Amino acid sequence: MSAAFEHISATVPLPTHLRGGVVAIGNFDGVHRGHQAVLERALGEAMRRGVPALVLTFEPHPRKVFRPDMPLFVLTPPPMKARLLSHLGFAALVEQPFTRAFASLSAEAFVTDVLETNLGITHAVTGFDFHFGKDRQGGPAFLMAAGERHGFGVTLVDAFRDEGAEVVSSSRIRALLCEGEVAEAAGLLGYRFTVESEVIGGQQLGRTLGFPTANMRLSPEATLKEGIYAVRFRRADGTLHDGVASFGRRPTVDDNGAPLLETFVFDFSGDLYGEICEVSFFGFLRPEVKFDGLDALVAQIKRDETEARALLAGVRPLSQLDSAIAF
Ligand SMILES: Cc1cc2nc3c(=O)[nH]c(=O)nc-3n(C[C@H](O)[C@H](O)[C@H](O)COP(=O)(O)O)c2cc1C
Ligand SMILES: Nc1ncnc2c1ncn2[C@@H]1O[C@H](COP(=O)(O)OP(=O)(O)O)[C@@H](O)[C@H]1O
Repeated sequence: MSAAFEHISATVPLPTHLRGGVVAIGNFDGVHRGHQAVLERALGEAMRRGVPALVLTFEPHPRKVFRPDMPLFVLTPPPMKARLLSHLGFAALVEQPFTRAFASLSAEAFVTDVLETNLGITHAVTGFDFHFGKDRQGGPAFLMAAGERHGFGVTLVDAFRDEGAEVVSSSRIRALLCEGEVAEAAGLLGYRFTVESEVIGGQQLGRTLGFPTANMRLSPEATLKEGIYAVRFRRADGTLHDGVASFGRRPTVDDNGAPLLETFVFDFSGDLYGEICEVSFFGFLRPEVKFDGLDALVAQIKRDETEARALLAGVRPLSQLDSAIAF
């Protein structure tokens, strides 16, 4: 990981040291194995040319602008996306604010204003199906022709398929997470699904039960299946702890709770309030249950702990990226 990773706006010309680069263009929500195929090509092209490797992305996700009525489970909010891209070896994440006005720019104006003027690219890499500009008028053929006119090269990368020959997509991963299938999701992501959020206060009941829990709120659109998971917990200082987490509404102690992610961090004591921490999901243990009293809840949490410890003792990194995030 490069310490100098930059997260900057595409609306003003890039600083000189980032101009002339190879840019991977797309939303890359999830930074999954299909995205990684595109990203690796961009890194390779940049390395070959000795120029910076950049990612140009759109924020918020265009689907939120075109379909504001449809909630979208964003797999990698900007800070998480930046962390993953930094681990992969990029110099910068360049963010184009995605507004109605930006969406109505012609494909040619996008090339001239953003790629040429603001980014000063020498090469673009995109997926085979990337479209851009008003009414999606610019496709792969347009980008190739625009490259010839404006003097930059273009690489198009084919759809990446998993071992079962199915195309890897963010929507497939969202559907798996919705079913609690975090191990299958990790297979498509190439790393364990990870959320990042601030630790907030709760009812302070956990400590009296012998199971203090670091509470985090996920975005309301995060339709991860509610239930109990074996997790890794990463503190702001980078230290990792195994743990067991409940994502749910605490029916035993709360009548109408909003979904909260609560992690009991193993072999740890200390104050986590206000810290931005990460939780990586390794396995789904069980759905949440309304217990008949706290004794039954505590007895079950003890069994959950045993199960999570056993599961986590046997895990191996799926990739270098997985190692950097959750090992
Ligand atoms: C591993 C684990 C499993 C849990 N399972 C359940 C459950 O099945 N049902 C439930 O109502 N609450 C469950 N909880 C949530 C607890 O009720 C909650 O953490 C406890 O009330 C402490 O709340 P506090 O953080 O607000 O103090 C679970 C918590 C953990 C850490
Ligand atoms: N092993 C641990 N796992 C999780 N949190 C811990 C642990 N040890 C201490 N803490 C601290 O205790 C807090 C959780 O205690 P708890 O009684 O459940 O309070 P709350 O209801 O505010 O979450 C955490 O936010 C953290 O600051």
